[in-house]
Amino acid sequence: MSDPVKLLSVEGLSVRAGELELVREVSFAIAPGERVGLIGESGSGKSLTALSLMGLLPEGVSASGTAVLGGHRLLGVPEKRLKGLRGRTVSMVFQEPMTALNPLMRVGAQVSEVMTLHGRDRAAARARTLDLLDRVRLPHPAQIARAYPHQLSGGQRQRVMLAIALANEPDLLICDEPTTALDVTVQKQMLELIAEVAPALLFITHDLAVVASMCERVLVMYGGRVVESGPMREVFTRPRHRYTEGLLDASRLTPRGTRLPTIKGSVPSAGAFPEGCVFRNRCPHAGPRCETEPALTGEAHGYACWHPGD
Ligand SMILES: Nc1ncnc2c1ncn2[C@@H]1O[C@H](COP(=O)(O)OP(=O)(O)OP(=O)(O)O)[C@@H](O)[C@H]1O
Repeated sequence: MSDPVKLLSVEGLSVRAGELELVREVSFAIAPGERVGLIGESGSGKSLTALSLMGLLPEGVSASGTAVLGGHRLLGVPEKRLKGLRGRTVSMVFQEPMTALNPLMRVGAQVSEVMTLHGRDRAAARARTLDLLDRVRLPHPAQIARAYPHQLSGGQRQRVMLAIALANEPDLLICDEPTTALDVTVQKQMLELIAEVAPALLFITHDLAVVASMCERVLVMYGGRVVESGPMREVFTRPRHRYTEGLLDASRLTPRGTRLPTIKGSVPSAGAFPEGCVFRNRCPHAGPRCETEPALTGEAHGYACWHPGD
């Protein structure tokens, strides 16, 4: 029986390539609807952790431990069973959409295909494709559906990937640096969209400001292990591990109490924002009721401020 308060439960996940242990005894859980950030420097094991859950580890790399998502075991199960779960129970959006999309197939057909593969009939899949393209805010969905991937911009392609990931209504969305290849404005729109549509989220990134703006909880990986985890605000304001402290020092996040930079061109509107909250104009809660507490702010993403009761 799965624990009703845990959507995903990972225990003792280790990943090996031969003798080499790349991910060591990683344990964490995600509750339904929860957004969890997975951060850590390059090579710390974030992607391998995610790929283990998808059953997509590269050749010669294997995972052990347990991972249960909505009552379904994800590790050590036959590929055929995993195929049934992938997309339907858990979906992933990768950094580079061009490698994930088929360059020779129209976008609409690629979105439809993931649904017909999971048993939906063609006509229903085609109709839902247009709804999905609309849901990820692609303009003129019918036109986009007829396009080939190279005819779309990077941001549009990543939205198509998100539509594909959502097509079979998964319980959990995993994103691995989904906006790294996009320019800053497009990045911000994409992040807002992901936060809005993800049923529950495991979000991998190097960017602490992104985690601060999107996630309720954070896991910090270092050398293949989770060295620290907890509510995002707690980890970012009172890090317990030296590595997390280092990450915070090196990041664009500014600890509470220090002088905050102001952004040129910002249009602060709500007087209720406290002094120094540089993102008041962009905060999703902006308005007279906002009681933003700028414990940390992230320069690029605009709304890394906390609201009592959030
Ligand atoms: N197929 C493989 N065979 C052997 N080692 C691998 C393989 N894939 C990844 N690794 C190693 O495993 C470690 C963890 O890799 P992983 O891709 O999970 O890191 P990451 O934290 O996601 O890094 P990045 O942020 O750069 O994507 C790295 O040292 C990497 O070199």
